[in-house]
Amino acid sequence: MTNFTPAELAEHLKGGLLSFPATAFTPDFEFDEPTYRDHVAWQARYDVAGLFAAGGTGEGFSLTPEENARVVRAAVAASRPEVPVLGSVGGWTKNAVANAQAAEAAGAEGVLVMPPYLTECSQQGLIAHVGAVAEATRLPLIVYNRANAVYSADTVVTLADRYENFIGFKDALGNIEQLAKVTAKAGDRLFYLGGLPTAETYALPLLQMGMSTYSSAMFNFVPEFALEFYRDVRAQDRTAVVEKLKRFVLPYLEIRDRGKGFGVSIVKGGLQAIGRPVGPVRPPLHDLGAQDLEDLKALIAEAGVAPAADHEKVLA
Ligand SMILES: O=C([O-])C(=O)C[C@H](O)[C@@H](O)C(=O)[O-]
Repeated sequence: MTNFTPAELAEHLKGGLLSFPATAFTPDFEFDEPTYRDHVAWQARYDVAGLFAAGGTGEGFSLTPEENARVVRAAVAASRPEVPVLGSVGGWTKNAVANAQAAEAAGAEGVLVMPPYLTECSQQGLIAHVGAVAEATRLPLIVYNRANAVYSADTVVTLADRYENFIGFKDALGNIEQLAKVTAKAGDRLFYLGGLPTAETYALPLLQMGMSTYSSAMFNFVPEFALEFYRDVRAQDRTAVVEKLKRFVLPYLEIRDRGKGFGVSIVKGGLQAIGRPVGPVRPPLHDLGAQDLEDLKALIAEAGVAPAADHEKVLA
C-alpha cells in the first residue's frame, strides 16, 4: 500500500533535495544492514524530499536481486513517513521487473529505472524495457537518462502517454539540446531532476532547464551544507552558490577526479572522515587512497562543512 499517488509523489519530490544513501558493506563486502539502517535513519532526519535506495551512489549495480530487495526493505524500515523511499531497478528487463516488484513488496513509493546493461539501447528497446517495468508495478517510476539509456524526447512522450505511473526524468548527460527537447515536449506532465556526478556543480544552470531538484551524493556526509546549497539554488542566489562552489564543491571535484569511479568512493570516504563509516566500496570500484582521505578530511574541516554533531570527530 503506497501513501502517494503518482502525481502526489512527483509534486513532493520536485519540491526538495533528494538523498541517495550509500549502501553499507562489511569488510568482506557483505551488506551491513545495521549500519545501513543507522545511516538511512540519520539521512531521513534531515529535510529531504525523498530517499533513493540502491541508486548509483548506493552501488545498486553491484547488488544481487535479493540484496537489492533487502536494501530497499531496510531503507523503508529506517526512513520516516514524510521521507518516501524509492528503489532502483536495473539490468536486463526481467531483472528490472523483479526489482520493481520487490521494491513494491518492500513498501517503496516508487522506483528509479537505471540504464540496463552493456549493449547500447535503441529507442524501441527502451520503450519496451521501461514499459515492461511500468506494467509490472503500480509504483511510480522515474527514468535515468545516462550511459546506454539515452531517451529521445519522442520516447519520453510516448512513455508518458502510455503509462500514468511514469512521473519523472532524471538526467546525467547534461546535453542541453536533448534537455530542451525533452522538457519542451513533455512539459509539466513529468518532473525533472539533475543527476550528473556531484550534481551541485550543475544545479543552478539546470534550474533554468526546469530541473527543480537533483540527487545529492554529498548529502550523505555533509547534509547541512548540501541543504544550504539547495536552498541557495532554489532562491537563485548566484553569489551564495558560487561561494559554496569555491569553498567546497570545486576542491572536492579535484579529489574525486583522482580515480575512476571515485564519485562513489569519495562518498564513503566522506562518511569515514566525519566518523560515520559505512565500509568499503565493492570491486571493481576501489576506495580512496590514504592521501586522498587525508585531503578530504582536511577539506571538510577547512570548508567548515562537517555535520554539526560530528564536527569534533572530523577535526580530531
Ligand atoms: O544514482 C545516483 O547515486 C546518482 O544519481 C548520482 C549522484 O547522486 C549524483 O547526482 C551526484 O554525484 O551528486
